Amino acid sequence: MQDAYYGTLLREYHNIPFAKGCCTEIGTETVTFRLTNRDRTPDELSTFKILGPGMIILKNYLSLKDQVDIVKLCDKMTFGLRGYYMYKSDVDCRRQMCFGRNWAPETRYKNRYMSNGMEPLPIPDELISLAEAAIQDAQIHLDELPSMRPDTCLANFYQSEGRLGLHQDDDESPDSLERGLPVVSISIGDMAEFVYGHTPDKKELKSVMLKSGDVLIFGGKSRLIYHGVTQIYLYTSPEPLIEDSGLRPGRLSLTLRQF
Ligand SMILES: O=C(O)CCC(=O)C(=O)O
Ligand SMILES: [Fe+2]
Repeated sequence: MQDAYYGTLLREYHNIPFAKGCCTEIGTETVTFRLTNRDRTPDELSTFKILGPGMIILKNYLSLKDQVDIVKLCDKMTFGLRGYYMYKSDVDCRRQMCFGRNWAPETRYKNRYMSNGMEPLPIPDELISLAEAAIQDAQIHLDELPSMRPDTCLANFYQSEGRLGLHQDDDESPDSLERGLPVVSISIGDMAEFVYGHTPDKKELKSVMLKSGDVLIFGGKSRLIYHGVTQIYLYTSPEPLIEDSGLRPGRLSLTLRQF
């Protein structure tokens, strides 16, 4: 059993440290939200940029309402032993929470949380449909991008010093990796620099800024790209997001995959 620290992302609790092994029960109330990205007003139109074969960024894909709803939805899951946690050994200042399957650096995919043996909650349906809709929209521009239905979602919360070292996402099943089933990464909150490349050679890495509401997808020939998060730009969250969601300073990313 390893110590883990649990806590909420909401600012009203900012002064309350993430508690060690806090065991408040998860509320039964659920937050439901309807995706609004289909009926945007013209000035909120999403744009896209192809970053490589099977790799695309959908800029401003999520409406403000969707971003607020996702923060609240995730935070509902926070008051309990399945909430955001940080291993004592974590030097990257990240907190994480999983839906569907648990993934941790020490255990890779496991059905249960290593710290307390609990099973992760299922991925909320809204997040599954959001990932599927984003892939469908990306496929209009990238014909080599396969479809996927996520069964695992890793939520990472990066604080000011939050980082994620260069790595490949290669713990999914051989079938999923061989088929190049895409990873869908949703960014909410402060802006981040995301680096990526087809080799781990630091000189060859490219970088892209991930802003609140952006969705990054990498599948097909880019499924095994090396990638990482080098910097969080604190206090760059859209002001209305902070006001409406109460998100504390930092960046929430949700990464959805099919095992
Ligand atoms: O935070 C991100 O955008 C990347 C997350 C990531 O690479 C991962 O969870 O494997
Ligand atoms: Fe990754």
